[in-house]
Amino acid sequence: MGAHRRGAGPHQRRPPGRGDPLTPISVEAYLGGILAAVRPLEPSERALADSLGLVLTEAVISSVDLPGFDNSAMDGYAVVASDVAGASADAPVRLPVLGDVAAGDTTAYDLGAGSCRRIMTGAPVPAGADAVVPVELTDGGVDAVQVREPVAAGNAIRRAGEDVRAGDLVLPAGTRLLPHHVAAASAAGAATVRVRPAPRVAVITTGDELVPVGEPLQYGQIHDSNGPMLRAAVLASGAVCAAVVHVGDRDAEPLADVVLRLAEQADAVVTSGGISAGAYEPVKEAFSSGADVRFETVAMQPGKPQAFGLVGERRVPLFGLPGNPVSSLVSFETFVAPALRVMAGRAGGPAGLRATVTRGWRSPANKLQVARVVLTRSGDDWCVEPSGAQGSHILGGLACANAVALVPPDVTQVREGDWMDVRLLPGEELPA
Ligand SMILES: Nc1nc2c(c(=O)[nH]1)N[C@H]1C(S)=C(S)[C@@H](COP(=O)(O)OP(=O)(O)OC[C@H]3O[C@@H](n4cnc5c(N)ncnc54)[C@H](O)[C@@H]3O)O[C@H]1N2
Ligand code: MOO
Repeated sequence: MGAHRRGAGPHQRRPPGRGDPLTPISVEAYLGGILAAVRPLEPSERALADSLGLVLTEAVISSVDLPGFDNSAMDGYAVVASDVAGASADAPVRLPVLGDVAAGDTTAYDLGAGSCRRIMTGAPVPAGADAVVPVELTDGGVDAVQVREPVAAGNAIRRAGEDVRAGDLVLPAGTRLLPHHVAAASAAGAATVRVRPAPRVAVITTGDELVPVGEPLQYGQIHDSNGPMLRAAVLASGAVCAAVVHVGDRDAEPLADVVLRLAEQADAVVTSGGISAGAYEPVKEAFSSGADVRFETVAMQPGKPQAFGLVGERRVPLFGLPGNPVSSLVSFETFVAPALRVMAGRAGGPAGLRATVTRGWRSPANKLQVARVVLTRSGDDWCVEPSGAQGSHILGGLACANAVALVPPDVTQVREGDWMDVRLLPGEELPA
């Protein structure tokens, strides 16, 4: 990195028991520590319309019957079924039409034998009527109608309460609100729901070589791609991006102060870069001397250096991700996204699948390799091959990938024909 200001001096080795950063920790153990430290966010009442993707902490109970009244399932004529029992094409039954009942008509009509009303789908069935004759079985008359076929009592009537009764459970606590849940909750009269909020995540990039995209580069400089990438990853995970800031060594506000300031507003802070073994490692310099943040070597490739802790008065999780772009994204998906799910009260995780390797690759010993791959469909099977070079800086290859393959630590050579556990990259869809 091109930093110019030194931190507080050489980094001290961490005391035993707080994690020796030189001894790799497994992905499972490191993630386990994070998940044990984070807590679901406090729920609040909010408009159902603004709650897509959020998790209910209270069940939705219907305040109404569904349907709320007997109503017609078809456009046709509300009749007394016995009136049309003898109807046929050769001998249609003629009934006078007393008028229309449209959906939304709030008049409570009565119907006696020997008459009918034209009725529309969703309109309340007049008291006394016990069936609806679809318009297709009639001549469609307005003042009088010829019915050409009989219908059974109850035909094309949706009964009050046949779906849901007032007081029934519509959605249990724990439901993550998706469009179909929103439909049921709306119909049941739930204008507001009690949900856990989406975590608000602040992103901080570090490194004096970084220039915002859109600005010209000088020799030695690169565009800040982790800031936009991590913001996108936050959004793709269903969380809210509270801020994306870059902190350089020449900035007036020291990194630790920026982290603590953002930790007052955000539910999590994610930093990129500055945690490894170099002379200028701003995140390490800001936090390694305290007890709040642990710096670890994780047995994962990419994503070896990691930092995590709870910071500020609100004890907000701080994720120190490595700066290499591929490492940063893989680290986000492996450690940050699961933690955000816990904070949002979500129980599940991304769908994984198994795929056959069509072209092999090498994998480092004793590390979980999160290999970037191209996932394709082959008949009923899934196939993967590497998306290109696997270096942690290879953004072109990352952009060609749509998935990652998880190569276990004991595998050093992935061979054609092997089965691999595969996870789609955030936001990717299964290929056609
Ligand atoms: N002597 C050692 N050197 C390194 C080790 C090691 O164990 N010993 N680990 C390597 C590994 S693995 C990784 S990963 C990186 C992690 O380093 P940092 O997290 O401290 O990240 P930086 O040094 O700040 O940057 C690394 C790399 O990524 C580029 N970068 C940083 N931020 C951004 C950004 N926002 N957008 C795009 N690119 C970014 C930066 O320019 C560097 O090239 O350390 C290795 N070194
Ligand atoms: O861990 Mo680094 O992420 O291998 O590049």
